[in-house]
Amino acid sequence: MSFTTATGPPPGVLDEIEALFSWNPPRLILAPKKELSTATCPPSFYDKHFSPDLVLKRVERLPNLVQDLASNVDKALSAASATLPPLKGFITAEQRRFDLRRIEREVTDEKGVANFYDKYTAKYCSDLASTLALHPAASFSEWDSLLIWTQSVASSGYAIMDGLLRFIAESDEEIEGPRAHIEESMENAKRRFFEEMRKSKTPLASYQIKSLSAGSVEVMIAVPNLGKFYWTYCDARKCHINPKHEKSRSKVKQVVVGPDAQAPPWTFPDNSLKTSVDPANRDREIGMLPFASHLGAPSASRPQPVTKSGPSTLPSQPPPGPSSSSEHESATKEKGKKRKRDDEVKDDDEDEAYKKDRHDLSAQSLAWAQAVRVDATVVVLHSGNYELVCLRHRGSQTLYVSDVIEPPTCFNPGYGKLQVGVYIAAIQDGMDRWQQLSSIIPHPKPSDGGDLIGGDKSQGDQGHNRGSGSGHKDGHGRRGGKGRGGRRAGKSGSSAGKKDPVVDELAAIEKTIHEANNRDVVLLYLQYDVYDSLVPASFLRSAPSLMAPTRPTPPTSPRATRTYGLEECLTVVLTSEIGRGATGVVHSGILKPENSDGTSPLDVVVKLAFGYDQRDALGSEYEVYRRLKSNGVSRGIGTVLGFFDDLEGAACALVMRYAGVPLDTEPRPCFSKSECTSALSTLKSIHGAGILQGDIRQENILVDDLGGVTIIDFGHSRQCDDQEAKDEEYARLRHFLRKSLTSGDVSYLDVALSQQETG
Ligand SMILES: Nc1ncnc2c1ncn2[C@@H]1O[C@H](COP(=O)(O)OP(=O)(O)OP(=O)(O)O)[C@@H](O)[C@H]1O
Repeated sequence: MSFTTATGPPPGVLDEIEALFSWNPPRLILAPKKELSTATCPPSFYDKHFSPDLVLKRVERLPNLVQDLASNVDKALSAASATLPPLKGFITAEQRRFDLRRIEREVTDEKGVANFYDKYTAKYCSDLASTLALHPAASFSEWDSLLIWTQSVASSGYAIMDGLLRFIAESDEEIEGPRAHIEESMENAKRRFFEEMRKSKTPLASYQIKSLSAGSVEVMIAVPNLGKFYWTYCDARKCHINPKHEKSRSKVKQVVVGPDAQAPPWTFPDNSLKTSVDPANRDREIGMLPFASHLGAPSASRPQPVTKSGPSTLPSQPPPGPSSSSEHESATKEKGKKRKRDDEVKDDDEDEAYKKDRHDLSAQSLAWAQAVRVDATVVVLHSGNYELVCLRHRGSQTLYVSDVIEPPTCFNPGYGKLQVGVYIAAIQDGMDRWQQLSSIIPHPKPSDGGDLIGGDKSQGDQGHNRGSGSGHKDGHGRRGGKGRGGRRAGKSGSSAGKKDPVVDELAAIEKTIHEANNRDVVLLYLQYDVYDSLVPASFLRSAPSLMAPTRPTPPTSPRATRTYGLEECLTVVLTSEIGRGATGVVHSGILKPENSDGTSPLDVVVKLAFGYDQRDALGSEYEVYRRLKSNGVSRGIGTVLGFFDDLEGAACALVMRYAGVPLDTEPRPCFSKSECTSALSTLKSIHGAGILQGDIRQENILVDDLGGVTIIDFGHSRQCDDQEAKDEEYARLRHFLRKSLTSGDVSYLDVALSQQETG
């Protein structure tokens, strides 16, 4: 039954909402202690191994943020006011007054501050925010919240997060209970968003809580004015070879940069910061989207500082300089109470780095690291009597920070309204980005990527940054090898001529490889983790094809003006990242020539190079493949399908056929003794072509499903006449191959090799 009347919300509801809007918590008092702690957390081991794509580069004031959040609440309220529930379940002003009598205002540390926020602010504000943002039509129901503010934070072992806002976990009771009715009242898209986010427990906003002493007004005022931010990287002497550090770096590698909201409930100073694609312009932008933006690379444009001050906040002041910043410095010093977040923090090398660091307060306080890890946009820095609301802008790696808010005294908006605004905005931002990630590519559709394109995105990575998680890959992001791309057919013993599906598949693969070598445009889509390309990045062949060397390469200038038909295009859908090396980022994916009968999807690997050095190195690697090809070496080395340049000039790509997993994969891949001798003769023929591979390691020896061995990675190769160096390289390869053979096979190999040498 609905309590809603045609003329407006049930009696008293709007008055109670107004009262909550102007609610302010009492001022907290610092409990007298022998020694006041101004300590704050140093950058954690994890933070110091961030890749340059993830680190914070700027901190900017955003004085209009508080007002934007408040007017967003007004909008949500006016849209929902006709269907609001009756007062039942609403925490009224009367109840809050009652609570006030029992409130303990004296707090000792940040735990006390966090408890206070949880017990009062979060409890009072979440029902209203949840109703306005998610289920405004649940008019038959009582007031309830699908949001929870919790201090139970999964990623505390890395970046320190003291609290987070997320959706409430599913419970058995709710199946028939009032929450089920609430869910039924939700719009479809909101319900799907809610269900996916609650399943993954993805945080909507993250909180950094400071004690009253560490988060004093001087410290808080300094934060929005930090400006250019110098991230603290690990400077331990042996970082690059220390396995502990490597472990941390590999964790960071798994974090990927998602999209920013396209229509956020706040205004940034410069709209050009938006890196997302406007769906209305999608067709126009096909083929012209800078590839870097797919990967969340920083936008070239920089935000303009805004100087206007909000009415209910403290004015900001210039940041204290390094030597005069007594508050900042004292807060950054570790005074005995060093927080050991995980075993790694004990590393001696780090202590030195902590002492040198000047930004540890801000790096931690601004909670950029935790926002990066959990993919939150809204980050709240709260120290009881002061607060900063911060927004993470991924595209420009900027943190926008409100002016300092004083919870006990702020007005227009009052603290209640501001917090409702923060929660609503966090939900809207989450929804916007979720929609971007789950949107289906309308045109042109990537060719048959099978379930990789249309798969259930809700099953994505739930550990950290939200992702679509589609594709078949093992724990290393490598493709599982079950027949796709002709590995099953490739080594089949079936006789030609018969109508045999295996032979058909083999023929289709040969045709795909042939077509791939004769097409000039790669339409590259990203379909993994948080990536779900709306439009492809276009790459143009920029060096002669290996298998069709006499075909002219497309003109280099003016590249973008030439129109290419689909019959000239290859679609490549990247489905996982395999690894990063000196020459670039290696992805696995699926290639399909557009408009082509008789071809089949082919498993490929795409090595993407970004900076000048990487691109140069990748170009040289391709030249080595060309030289090998022209010397008749093609068996046993990577099958290269082409070298392409991004139209925007931001990246280049080496596209190769997928060749299996490295030799050092556990369990060790199996291959036969004859594959072993053939790999060794491949290396001999490489040497015969005057080239030293230069980097024979287990990682560069790949074994496919059927035991085929392929040598890859000619990024370190060079022309070489030095027979000793070649012999040494040959011995290395033989050593690694022998390690994978049984003892019987090893003796066979030795005999076979000595026969080869003598014969
Ligand atoms: N054709 C391929 N098929 C399957 N996996 C591949 C292929 N090419 C590369 N890889 C995977 O990508 C990893 C890195 O590739 P590669 O060694 O060519 O990159 P790199 O940038 O030169 O690395 P490094 O700097 O370590 O030499 C390989 O160890 C392998 O796991």
